Amino acid sequence: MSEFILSPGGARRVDARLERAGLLDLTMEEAGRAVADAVQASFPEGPVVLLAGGGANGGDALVAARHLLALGRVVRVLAQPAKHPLARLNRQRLRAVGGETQALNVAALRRAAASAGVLVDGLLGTGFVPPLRPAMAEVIEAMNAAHGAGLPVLAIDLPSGLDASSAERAEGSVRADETVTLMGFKTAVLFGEAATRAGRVTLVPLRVPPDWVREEALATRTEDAEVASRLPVRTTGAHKGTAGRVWIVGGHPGTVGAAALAGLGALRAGAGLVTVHSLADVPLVTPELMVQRHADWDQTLPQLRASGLPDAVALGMGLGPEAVRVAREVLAWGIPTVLDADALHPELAGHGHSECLWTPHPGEAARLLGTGTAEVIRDPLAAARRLQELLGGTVVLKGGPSVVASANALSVSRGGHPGMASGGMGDTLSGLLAALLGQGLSAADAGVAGVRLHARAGELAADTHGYGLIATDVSDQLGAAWQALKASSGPTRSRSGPPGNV
Ligand SMILES: NC(=O)C1=CN([C@@H]2O[C@H](COP(=O)(O)OP(=O)(O)OC[C@H]3O[C@@H](n4cnc5c(N)ncnc54)[C@H](OP(=O)(O)O)[C@@H]3O)[C@@H](O)[C@H]2O)[C@@H](O)CC1
Ligand SMILES: Nc1ncnc2c1ncn2[C@@H]1O[C@H](COP(=O)(O)OP(=O)(O)O)[C@@H](O)[C@H]1O
Repeated sequence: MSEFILSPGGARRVDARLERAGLLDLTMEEAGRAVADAVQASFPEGPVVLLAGGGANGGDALVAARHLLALGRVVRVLAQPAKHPLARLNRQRLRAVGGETQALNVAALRRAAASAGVLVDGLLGTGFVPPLRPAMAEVIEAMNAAHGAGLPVLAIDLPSGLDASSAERAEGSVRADETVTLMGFKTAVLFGEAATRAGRVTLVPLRVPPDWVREEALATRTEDAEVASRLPVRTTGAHKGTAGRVWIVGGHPGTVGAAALAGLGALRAGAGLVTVHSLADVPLVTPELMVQRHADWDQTLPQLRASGLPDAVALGMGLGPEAVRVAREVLAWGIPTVLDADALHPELAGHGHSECLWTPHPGEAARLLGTGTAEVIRDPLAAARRLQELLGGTVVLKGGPSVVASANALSVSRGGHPGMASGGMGDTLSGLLAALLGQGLSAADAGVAGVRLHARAGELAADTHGYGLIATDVSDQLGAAWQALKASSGPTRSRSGPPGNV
């Protein structure tokens, strides 16, 4: 089953449907119980101080308080006046089992925090409309001071003060060690600086009709078992000619390593025959890689075409100033093509085809869209969708996590590791994507499967190398990552946080 990413508006519409069906109360009960279980599992010691806002996020906290009492925990609830009917109802229910609520203010919070084992943030969820009002900002400042002094914080749905739909860090938002996000991930807990406020993120999907959530989802996160089902399968009679012939077109004096890394990535992702075509002297990183140095592209490209085209090509990695001209020509060949680095240029919009895979990082995405990098980073889902509309085919907007946009689907990758923030990682990805195209995958499937394969290999390599990870370590782990994905069955973990990614 896939996991979903919801916008605040989408979450509200699912809420409204649940309410019409008379189910919202049961859903809040499930959410609050899951929060209580998470508190019990992660922070089993000391009194639990729950901060409840007036909306449904506060309602979740009040339900959690009741369950924590039932688990035998000492519970203190500091609450704002309940506005949401289910917040009022759950306040009564808490009282009915002996739970007390106190008015929320900074002084009460400081007193409660002094003897607490954990703070639970149920102040603001998807209903938060920035900017923070001053009274709430003071409460959050006091929470963050307690957190800074060593008190752990668990946030319900998302840390209060984050705009659910933005990856931008909101100064003045809650700093959490753990976030229990409900029904679907929110952009803020997955991406960018905002996600650093969320700590380890656990998704509680909630038992609601999956179609209701799917219909509202901005994007999906594919399970490893589904990714594995998209990977190519060979017959015993496979030979190098059937396992995909891949060309890497790249390298320029000073950036020749990029093409070599892509070649290695393609080999390690199973391509049968890989040739690097370059105007520069590309280092022979492994003898299995074929390297052809050419004098100029004008004569070479027609000759290459006449010699018989490969199954797939990756171009642009370190290719230099001639990249756009070369890319135009190669795109006219009409074969599955990965376009990376120097080949990611707005002039190429309209020259692609359905089996193109474009792989910009946020800086390249901004150049393609004619916007700023900050805008891309703020909303990677929207940026990936716009890029796909501009370029066609499939777009991989790289990052931790990456977003894959094709004509009919938007998906967010899982996993990866911050150690992957090192030069050459994207070149490895380009080669591996070309290898998957060369083995017959569509650009859309290669995007989803390749990005996960790359991330999984990064996780495995990080076990040994941590932040010292380099691109060749990732190539070396592609085989093991492939095996691990193939071996995966059933749902994968949704827990996340340092040192790896969600
Ligand atoms: N289907 C689902 O996804 C499910 C969702 N569920 C839960 O519902 C949550 C959404 O609940 P929601 O819609 O009631 O809004 P919520 O986040 O509590 O915020 C409203 C409160 O915030 C306040 N407030 C707003 N802006 C403010 C500001 N700038 N500065 C200060 N205050 C501000 C606003 O104050 P008011 O404007 O009313 O004075 C009001 O009190 C969601 O995150 C999840 O936890 C679960 O129960 C299970 C099913
Ligand atoms: N923090 C991170 N978590 C997960 N993956 C990451 C992280 N940082 C970088 N990556 C991955 O590493 C690759 C970097 O690509 P890119 O910036 O194009 O590198 P280069 O141009 O040096 O080859 C992308 O696939 C990206 O998803």
